Amino acid sequence: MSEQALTGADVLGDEETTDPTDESAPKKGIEVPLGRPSVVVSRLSVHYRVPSSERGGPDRSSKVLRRLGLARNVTVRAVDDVSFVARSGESVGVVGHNGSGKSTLLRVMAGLETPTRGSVLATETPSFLGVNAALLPELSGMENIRLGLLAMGKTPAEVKETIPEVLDLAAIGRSIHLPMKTYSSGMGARLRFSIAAAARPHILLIDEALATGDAASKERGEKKMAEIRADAGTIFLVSHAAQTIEEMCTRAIWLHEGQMVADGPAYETARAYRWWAWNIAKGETDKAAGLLEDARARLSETTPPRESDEPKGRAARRRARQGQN
Ligand SMILES: Nc1ncnc2c1ncn2[C@@H]1O[C@H](COP(=O)(O)OP(=O)(O)OP(=O)(O)O)[C@@H](O)[C@H]1O
Repeated sequence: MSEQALTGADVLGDEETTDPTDESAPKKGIEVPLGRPSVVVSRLSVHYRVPSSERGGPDRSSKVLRRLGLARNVTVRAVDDVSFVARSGESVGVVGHNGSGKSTLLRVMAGLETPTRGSVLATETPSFLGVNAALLPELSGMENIRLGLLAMGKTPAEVKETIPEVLDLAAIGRSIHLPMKTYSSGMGARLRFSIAAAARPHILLIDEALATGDAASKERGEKKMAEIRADAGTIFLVSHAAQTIEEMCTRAIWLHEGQMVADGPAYETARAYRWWAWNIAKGETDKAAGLLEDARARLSETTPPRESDEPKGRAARRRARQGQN
């Protein structure tokens, strides 16, 4: 049965198309000295094989559909040969359009998913704060704080001690006693971030949680992130909103169709990504393709050549095959 290789979907989020011509001075973020490597991602790939029978629609086993070529398996390259080293003191933003592999990368780093190839080495198990972090909508915010802190390994005495810090950071007033299902998405995101940050992880992975916050909560969030970094921590923040990454991170990685196309200072990388997204949104696909190539070229200039772990002939053939797909 033939296989078809797919990459991520070409759908853009709203915030990534904010005007990239705004030339206001880059925000530097809170400076924290960099320490030793805390996360080493090496040649990481996550490929999903989706059998035709799982893609919905009519009975895919039908001989007629097979003859029409509609019963093919699909391989989705969610993350494709991604390598980088992150150090303590860094906050690394991950940008990219919908389906570019951002969440998959974080899930693998958190140990929630097994890679197809490659490895992630970390000084300790990263703490993952996803959009749907396991808080219970029927319980009040306060009950969820207790639950969340216990789930993150705090003792009951430490939970009691930490609650004021979470309340202070979340700043949702008396609503803290209402069920979480009554919260706006921004309030829920703030509470999740506050719980995770107060647990003082050394490696914190945040998936979109801060994108919905208002300016004041972003400011508090940035300060808390700096505290974690200063305490020898490393933070990864996934967001479509390149502006959030510019404001809250020191470094950024741009993923496109599972591959890393840029890795550098947050301002430069997020700005390059916004230009690309802006051109895609305006239908300027040739210009966007050129910007993507420029970003790739800059990355290969700054990345030292890697020792291939495969014989040269096989590696070259594999690259050629990938180029054809
Ligand atoms: N369990 C799965 N099975 C098959 N394909 C998957 C699975 N999980 C993710 N994918 C695919 O992998 C690709 C990367 O998905 P991922 O969620 O990592 O992207 P993303 O950049 O986080 O997207 P978004 O910005 O929309 O959240 C997408 O094409 C997605 O459809």
